[in-house]
Amino acid sequence: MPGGAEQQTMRVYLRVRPFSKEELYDNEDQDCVVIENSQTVTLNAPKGSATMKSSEKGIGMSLHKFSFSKIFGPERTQSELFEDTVKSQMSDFLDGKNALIFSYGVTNAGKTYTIQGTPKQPGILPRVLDATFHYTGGRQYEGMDLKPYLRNDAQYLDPDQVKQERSAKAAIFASVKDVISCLSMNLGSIFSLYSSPLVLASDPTEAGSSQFALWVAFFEIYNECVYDLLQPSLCSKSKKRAALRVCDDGAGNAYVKDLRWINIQTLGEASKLLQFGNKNRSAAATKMNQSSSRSHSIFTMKLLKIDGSSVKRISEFSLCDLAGSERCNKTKTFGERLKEAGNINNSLLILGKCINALRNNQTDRMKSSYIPFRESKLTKLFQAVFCGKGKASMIVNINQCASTYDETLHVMKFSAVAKQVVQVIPDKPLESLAPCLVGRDGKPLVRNGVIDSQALESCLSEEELLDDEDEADMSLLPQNEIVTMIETLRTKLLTERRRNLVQEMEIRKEMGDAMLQQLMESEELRSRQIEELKESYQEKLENTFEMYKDAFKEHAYQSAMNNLEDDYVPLDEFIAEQEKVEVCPLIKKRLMELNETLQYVRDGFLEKSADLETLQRKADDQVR
Ligand SMILES: Nc1ncnc2c1ncn2[C@@H]1O[C@H](COP(=O)(O)OP(=O)(O)OP(=O)(O)O)[C@@H](O)[C@H]1O
Repeated sequence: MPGGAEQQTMRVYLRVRPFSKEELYDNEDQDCVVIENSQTVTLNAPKGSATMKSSEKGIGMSLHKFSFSKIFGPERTQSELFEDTVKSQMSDFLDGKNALIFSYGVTNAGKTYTIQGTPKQPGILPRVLDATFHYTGGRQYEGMDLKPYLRNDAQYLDPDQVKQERSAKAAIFASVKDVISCLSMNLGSIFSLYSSPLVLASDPTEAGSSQFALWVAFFEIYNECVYDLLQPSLCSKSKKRAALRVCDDGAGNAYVKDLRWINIQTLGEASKLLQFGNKNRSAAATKMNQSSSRSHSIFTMKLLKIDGSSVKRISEFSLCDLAGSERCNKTKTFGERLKEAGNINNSLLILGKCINALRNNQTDRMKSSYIPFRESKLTKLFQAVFCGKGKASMIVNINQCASTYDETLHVMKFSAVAKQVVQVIPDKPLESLAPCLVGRDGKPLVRNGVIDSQALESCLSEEELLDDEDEADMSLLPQNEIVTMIETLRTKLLTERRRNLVQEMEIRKEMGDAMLQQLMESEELRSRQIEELKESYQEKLENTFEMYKDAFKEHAYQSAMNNLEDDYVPLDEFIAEQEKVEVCPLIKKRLMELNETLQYVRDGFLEKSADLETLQRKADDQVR
């Protein structure tokens, strides 16, 4: 661990939302979610769920236990959630560190309620804004001429640019009023009911004479495309909204190019921006026949600490309301919906893969597996935070409904992995992690954390940008340098490809020869072994045959000798026996005669007995 670095596992909180009346009416309450204590929850599979069916077949269990950093049951309020989850990240943000919170769960689980809340029950986002204004109160930088630039930098705006900023902001606010009046919605300010000020770890007096500027951006990622939710043109029905590029600032930090950053100075302004962004989001969703919950929405705040006219530090706080995490088979998967479901699942899958890889790399330091941050816009944008440039925490939202049990279990399993990720936050000030940009003359474009506008002038215009998606922002380099660079890279690529091809062929040939040699050697060895075996069996067979032959001979001789002894008769006995055999026919004849006589006598006796019995019966009849 580098000296002074802070290490902690990622905080993962669980929020269980209450049942709605309809859900209770539909018998959704089947005790599927049982909160054991403030950190443990048990999930019991209801009858008919896929989990229960599998467990009945002996695959898996019907009961699962999960632990979280903290569990918030249905009765816990928005303010309790904020106090126990976000406050520490909130003070980090005010102290110049980065923070990320994302809400995860299936559709209708309470993600938006947690992040944004309702006018009566403001969520985390309005509370973070409220706390920020409470902290910066009276020390707001009014100039609006210092604006966030790239991922970690700021730039000076000239008076014309400041004018443009002001009119863009005014246009947004004007259209919010219109939206509200045209929809006759009495939204009011979501902050008006939230009056209790926050007590923070950071001491506002510590900031001394510094001033603060808060800039916010609101965008969504839908079907792997980034859309600005603060673009006024979105309200127009005819215009197709433009997708923004995710670029690299040259120091490995991803940022959304051309994203609108609006400077806000009051809670009321923040409220209007949020309303405007939400309106844009649902308008775009309606136009595309999509539900807004099919996109990830991200609200980012950048706090610039300004001393005099230079930016001392910039911190970032992002709140990400992820799209519903349900899997393909549950969504209506045809055409656009299939693409949509695939993209949502893909970015959530990549998020899961990143979290898994981070966890694996941390548990087994010998093994350093690839973390696929760059495979989705979402993970690309938050890679820096996951890699230590800030703290990330996750709020898992679930409902308790029996009908969505299997999806809820899936969400819980995902969060169990996230909980094991260790974040190492370096003690180094964030400024030192910022990219060092240089102009055409080789001089740095950023001085004291602020972009030098004169040096910037000498750089290329927007038209000269390369249009490749997701590449480094080439506008930061002069054109001739880009052309030379491309040529050099092309030549290098060709040479490299040829070299690789030759190398591959050589390796293939070498491997083929080695395999053939090995095959031939093993074939030869095998035939030799077979030959040896044959010989040894032949010998054994012959020996055994000889052994049996000897034994058989011995046995035959012994038997002959025994028979000879048993059958021996002296000569005079033999002659006497011969004579006996000769008188034998006479005796046989005599015996047959005797037998015939005996049969005759027996028949006569049986006849007489029958007569006697008849006479006896007659005599008996006469007596009666
Ligand atoms: N903790 C809570 N207390 C009271 N009501 C809640 C709570 N959480 C959510 N709800 C209500 O439940 C419903 C669904 O919540 P929400 O819209 O926030 O879900 P979601 O997960 O954001 O859904 P989607 O992914 O579709 O946007 C809303 O009517 C919301 O007001």
